[in-house]
Amino acid sequence: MQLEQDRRPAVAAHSVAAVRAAEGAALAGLPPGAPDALMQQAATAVAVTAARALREATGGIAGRAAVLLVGSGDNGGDALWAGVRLRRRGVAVTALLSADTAHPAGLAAVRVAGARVLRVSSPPSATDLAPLAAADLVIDGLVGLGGRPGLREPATSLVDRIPASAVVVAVDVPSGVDVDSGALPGPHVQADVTVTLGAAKRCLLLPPASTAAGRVEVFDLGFDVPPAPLRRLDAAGVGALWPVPAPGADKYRRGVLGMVAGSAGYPGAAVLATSGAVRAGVGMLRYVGPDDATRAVRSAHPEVVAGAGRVQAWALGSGVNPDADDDQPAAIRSALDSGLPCLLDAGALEVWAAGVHRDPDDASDRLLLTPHAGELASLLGTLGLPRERADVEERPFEHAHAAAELTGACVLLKGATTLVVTPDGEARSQAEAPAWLATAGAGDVLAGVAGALLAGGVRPLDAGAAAAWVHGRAATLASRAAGGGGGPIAASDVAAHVPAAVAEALAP
Ligand SMILES: NC(=O)C1=CN([C@@H]2O[C@H](COP(=O)(O)OP(=O)(O)OC[C@H]3O[C@@H](n4cnc5c(N)ncnc54)[C@H](O)[C@@H]3O)[C@@H](O)[C@H]2O)[C@@H](O)CC1
Ligand SMILES: [K+]
Repeated sequence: MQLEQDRRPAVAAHSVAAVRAAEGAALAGLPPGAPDALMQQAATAVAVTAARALREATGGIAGRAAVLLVGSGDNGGDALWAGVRLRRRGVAVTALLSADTAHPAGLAAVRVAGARVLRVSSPPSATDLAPLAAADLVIDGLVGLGGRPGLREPATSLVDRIPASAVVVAVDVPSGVDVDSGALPGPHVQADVTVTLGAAKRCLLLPPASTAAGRVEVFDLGFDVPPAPLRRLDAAGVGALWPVPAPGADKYRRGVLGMVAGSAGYPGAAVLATSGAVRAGVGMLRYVGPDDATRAVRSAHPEVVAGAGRVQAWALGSGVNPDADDDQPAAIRSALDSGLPCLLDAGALEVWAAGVHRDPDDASDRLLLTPHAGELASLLGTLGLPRERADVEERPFEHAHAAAELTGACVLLKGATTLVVTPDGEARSQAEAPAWLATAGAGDVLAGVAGALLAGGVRPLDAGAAAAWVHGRAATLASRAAGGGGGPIAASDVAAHVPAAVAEALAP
């Protein structure tokens, strides 16, 4: 079943090693016996969330059926102790033990609390699987931080038999994911809610594993984790980065963006990219493109100035065909030669990769590359790392990071979750967009918004992440307004809602 996805909180996501170190430090500072206290807190958090999810899904708690999927480690211990709490609230609890051993104290306690306990054979028998068919709630405590990616029998069969109608709460991480890389190399749990303990883990922000987590709730255990390089911006984070004009600002000081976009074949891309920049509040926009596209841009946006001139940054390549017989590739090369901050989208990625402009030292903190998965695969091929689109989709962070390291540039990889990654591994993961945003021209609008931020003096990593947030939020607002709510959207609707999304980010 699917719980309503609300706006997720700002999250920093940590590596297993960082969480283990923080956990070790916390445990060292506690009196003997206190490690159990940490597990008790964790179990309370899981039980509270599970009870709330159960009520949301079924309208009640007492008398409902819960199944605990229990592995051999402490993740299973958390699930067992959560089961003890659910028993106290009148839930019928069955614990399915997937390994020969299970957390001894948790197992004893759940038995005393009146739960049914079954040690599952491998592969599971019909009797082992039967409780799942009747489950209103499944708590996934198969593996957590200590899990190797991918599940094996009997866990695979157990997970396969979770009914679609049950609400699934994962303890710490959905079992089976690769916790640090965010890959999904095999069978895994698909959760509605993940209660993550002490600090969020990288897989909760990195696709494709992040899509297995459902809604993420971070439960504080007082761990002292160092700042994480991987984060998700929330509205306040975007607002803090957004260049708001000071009183008395003029259009030049606010930032002038130059844009080389569109072609005879794709004049609409020029209109959408300029719309993104204009609606994001750029001080002034200079547009460079063929006559037809220029006419289309000026009729949509009379405020756009045609032709090159003094600018603070460039947005290059949306709707540009590098093989067309027009002046766009030359205009892109000349913009790159300026040494100014440049966003490279679509056709500009090819022009740049094929040219003499690939100097990692020159790229650092100046270039923002905005490929989708297919374009990133081709770019990596040009850089001597042949990859297919599917490779990028399986491990998007790893490939975006490889491209950033090879080029020295900041890479924004477009997708249902947008990743923005720098060569040193600083990264943002933004997932605000409804699926309706996967529509032609949406990327052109994003290029315009991010370009406006570069012109406003925002560094590529922040510009990419803030633009992705605003873009996704604008799409949500556009869809809410469409067809009486939740309807399909066009890219131009997204651009039209950019001011409302920016206003939300800036709201105190
Ligand atoms: N120590 C602490 O301070 C806390 C730990 N907590 C919980 O403890 C968890 C970590 O516990 P553990 O270190 O015991 O690790 P896990 O509970 O992840 O279990 C590791 C065990 O599972 C087995 N295993 C690994 N991969 C497997 C796979 N793919 N399929 C089947 N079995 C597999 C291994 O043999 C190992 O014995 C956290 O994720 C969290 O849920 C929480 O209780 C909070 C406090
Ligand atoms: K789990």
